[in-house]
Amino acid sequence: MSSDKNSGQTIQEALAVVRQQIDGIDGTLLELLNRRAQCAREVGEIKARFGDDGFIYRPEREAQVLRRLQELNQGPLADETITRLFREVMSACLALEQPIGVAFLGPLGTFSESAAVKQFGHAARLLPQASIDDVFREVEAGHADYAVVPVENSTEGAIGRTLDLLLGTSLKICGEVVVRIHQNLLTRASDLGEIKQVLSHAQSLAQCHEWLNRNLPDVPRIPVASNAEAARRAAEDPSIAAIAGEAAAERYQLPHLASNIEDEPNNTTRFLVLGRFAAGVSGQDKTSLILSTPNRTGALQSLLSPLAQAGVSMTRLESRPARHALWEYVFFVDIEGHADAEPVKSALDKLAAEAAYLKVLGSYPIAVY
Ligand SMILES: O=C(O)C(=O)C[C@]1(C(=O)O)C=C[C@@H](O)C=C1
Repeated sequence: MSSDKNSGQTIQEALAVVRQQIDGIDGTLLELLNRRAQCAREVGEIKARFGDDGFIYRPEREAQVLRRLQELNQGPLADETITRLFREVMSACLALEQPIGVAFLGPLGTFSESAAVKQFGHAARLLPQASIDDVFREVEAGHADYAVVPVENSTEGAIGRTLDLLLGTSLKICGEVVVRIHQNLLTRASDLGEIKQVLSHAQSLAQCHEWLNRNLPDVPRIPVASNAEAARRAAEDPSIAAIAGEAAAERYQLPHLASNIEDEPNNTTRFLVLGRFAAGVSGQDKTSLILSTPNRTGALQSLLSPLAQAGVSMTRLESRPARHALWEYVFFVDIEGHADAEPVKSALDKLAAEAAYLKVLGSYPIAVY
């Protein structure tokens, strides 16, 4: 057996020294995690004593915990890794207070599932739904605690159905999740030449159009209901390749024949978290509004002037036809800051006095990556 020239140790002896340290650290981590869980349980008991359901899941507190840890982090673990690990810790702690049910656009294995898990961790109960309408309905009816719905994609733009449903819902936006969309060619075929069909959701086929033109130019592309459905069929038939994300690869145990095949490398989808309760102030927040103005030139610009005067930055403006009147529009506006804190609070009072219609969809912590 080989040994180290300087110390004379074998590899087994050298590993045993460090592994003993790891065992010691794991013991301490275990004790600390359980102490933390005990604190979360006490927090749950305090919330129950005050009898307000709205205090169980606190997105603003979770964002503060994650931001603080990112500031403290000295590495070698990346900030993003710390965020992922501590989200799971908080997810497990929250489950001790009360299990949370999260509705999202199914089936399992889609990017919506990834978004739900990214925000709520693996301790949440996942409730996949058949449509975005059903996702809203489940939470409105009290069958699920929170909804996760896609609202915009960096290459495809706004998700119209979500915007339309926001107009009529009583739910509040209490969080946002941003997911990097990486597409993969998933198949049991061992070579591109064996593939006879490529299946995926139409939007994912479009997102990989150039890659497919270069690598599988003559193979038919078949749109199906979801990427997860494509993966399910690819798992059954090695002549089929699915274009789908990591969640589908894991769910259907499918090998990657090619990874990250999306044409646009910065492809991201933003999801909203909706619930029956508002989120508190986290210190780095956003507020989403719906506005409508009388139909005349310059009306929108003058309506938005209270925001500009108060120094509130607008991060997004999206127009959408108002469905009750031809050629009239409503505007979806995102601004920086929380509706309960200045300067947004006063700016919203002015806006409410001038707008034909104003709905505050909610204030929530800016996504922590
Ligand atoms: O601080 C709270 O209110 C808690 O319930 C604790 C805790 C945590 O684990 O840190 C858990 C769940 C909440 O969503 C926020 C934070």
